[in-house]
This record gives sequence, C-alpha cells and structure tokens, in this order.
Amino acid sequence: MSSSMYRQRMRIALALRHHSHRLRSLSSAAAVERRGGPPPIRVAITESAGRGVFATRPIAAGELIHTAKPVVAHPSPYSPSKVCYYCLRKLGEEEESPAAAHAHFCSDSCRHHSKVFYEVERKADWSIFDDHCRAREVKYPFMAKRLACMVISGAASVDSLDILQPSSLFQETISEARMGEQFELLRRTFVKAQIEENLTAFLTKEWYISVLARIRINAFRIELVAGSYEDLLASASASVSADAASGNAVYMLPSFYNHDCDPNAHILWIDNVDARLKALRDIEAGEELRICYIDASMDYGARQNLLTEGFGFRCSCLRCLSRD
Ligand SMILES: C[S@@+](CC[C@H](N)C(=O)[O-])C[C@H]1O[C@@H](n2cnc3c(N)ncnc32)[C@H](O)[C@@H]1O
Repeated sequence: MSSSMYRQRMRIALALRHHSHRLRSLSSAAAVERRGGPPPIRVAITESAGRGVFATRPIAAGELIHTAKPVVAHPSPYSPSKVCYYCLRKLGEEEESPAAAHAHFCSDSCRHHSKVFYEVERKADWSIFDDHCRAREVKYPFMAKRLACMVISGAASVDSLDILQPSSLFQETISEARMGEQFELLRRTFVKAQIEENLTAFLTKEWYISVLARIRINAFRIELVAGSYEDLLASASASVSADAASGNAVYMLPSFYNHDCDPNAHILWIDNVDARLKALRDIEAGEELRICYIDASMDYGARQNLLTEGFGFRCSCLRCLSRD
C-alpha cells in the first residue's frame, strides 16, 4: 500500500472513530423508526470508495432496509407553492398557496415541526438572496439558508453535516467569488433582520462553503411518486428519471451509500421527503449495499462522464468494467 493510500485510510479511520458515536445514534434512530430492531446495516470502510454501507444479515429482494428523515430539505425554488414547505408533500390545487404567500404547510404537524426555523426565516426579507440564487439557477444555497435558520433557532447544530464527505470538485465548479457573494447576501439578510449577533456568530464564509460542499455531493433530488411500492419496484431509477423535482434533501445514513451502475438497493420517496431504502435483489450478509446516483439506463460513456464530471469519481463497478 502506498504511503498516500495509507494516510488516506488513517484519515478515514480517525474520522470514523471520531464520529462513531454519531453513527451509532444514527443506527439506533433508524431502529426506533423501524420498531423491529436495528436496521440490518453497518457503515464501514470499503476497498476503494471511502465509507460504505454493508448488510449485517441476508436481506431479501424488496425488503425495506430502513427509512430516513432529512437533516435538511428544501422545496424546489421554482415551484415552492406546489409542495409543503416542510415535508415536500405535493399540494392539491385547492391547497396551493398564492405565489405571493411565504410558505404553505400540508398539516398542523408540518407547521409545528417547522415553527422554530420558519419563525427565524420570516423575520428577514429574503427577496435579494432568493432573486440572486434564482437568477443563477442555483438551488443548494436555499438549503444552506434553511440550515442556517435551523441552527439559529436551535433546531440543528452547527456541525450537522460535518460527518459527510465534501465534494472534491466543488472548488473547481463554483468560484470562490461567487460563493463569497452568496454568503455576503445571506449574512447581510440576517443582519438587516436584526437577528442577535451571538446567534449568527457561526455564520462564516468557511461554514457556508463547507456546508455547500457537503450538500453538493450528498443532496438527493426528491421526486415523489404517488403510488404503491409495487409500481415503484418496477422503476429502480424513479428517483432520477422524472421531470419535476419537489425539492432537495440531505440525509445521514443514505449519504453513506456508494454508487453502482447495477445497484442492489434503491432509495425512493412515496409521498413526502421521508426516504425509504429498499433492496432490489437478494443481498448476502457482508455485501456492500449500493444505490445508483444517476440514470442507470445511460450508456457506459455517458455514465462515466456524468460520474467523473458531476461526482468526481470514476466508476469501476462490474457493469462499467465490462463496458456495458
Ligand atoms: C454520497 S458519498 C458516499 C459515501 C462516501 N464513500 C463516504 O465515505 O462518505 C459519494 C462519494 O463516495 C465515493 N464513491 C461513491 N461511489 C463510488 C464508486 N462507485 N467508486 C468510487 N468512489 C465512489 C465518491 O468519492 C463519491 O463522491
């Protein structure tokens, strides 16, 4: 093993040790959700793709492996009135809020859960920040803005996303100047809203860039498919093929799933932002669980290009090795 590989492994091992407590609590949170014992997975180091998720027992095709709630989510900035501002559930026409309305919630429960961060958000006039981001067709700053409101309100901790891998391509694709501009708009919006200075002390350019770098590589595009599980099983790539995204979200456990162009698991959303991880085929104990980040129906060259340019890695899954 080369010394750089060794150092990389040591770094990952140290990071894992550092965050092992958080990973344990993630597993137990998922266990509580399932109410049937812990989910049959563990996070461990893979041979060539950093951390990954492994089966701790045989998992049958079609089995719900676990569910996950987002750490942070945001509706698509282009159709915010069409989905619940909290859970991204699609609203019926009669429920849709007028374009001028700030946000719409589909239930008292969603209104209640949003209360803390939404009260912070409502104190400020977001028109300049929002218009700036919409004009540049960027969606992730909206998630950073929501996370900032959650941190200010106490609904999330400053380091909520730190455990996740940041994008290696990030600095190349988005200029420092552009991020600095976005950050300044975000910061000034809070200043103008007269949010107490001690509550926004965490809001530095470094925090903003670090959050965006993690959102970029770990955010899922949420496409809700109202229908049955059976309908969804037929389309493993449902999450990447539909047109209209309801929004974007970052999760904890699902962020540790690596990619495969012939995946054995998939992530899906039925009617809101809560994610379901399901097995696509029988999986053996010890096998790594992998999902497909892109449209698996693309050909070899298109998949490699997208993964290299969009995600920063060359895929060497069995399907790519056979150039299928
Ligand atoms: C969402 S993260 C998955 C978890 C990540 N391995 C970790 O340690 O946090 C995506 C990153 O994992 C790595 N990765 C995922 N699938 C891969 C694959 N098939 N081959 C190589 N690297 C992969 C890449 O570095 C990618 O940017």
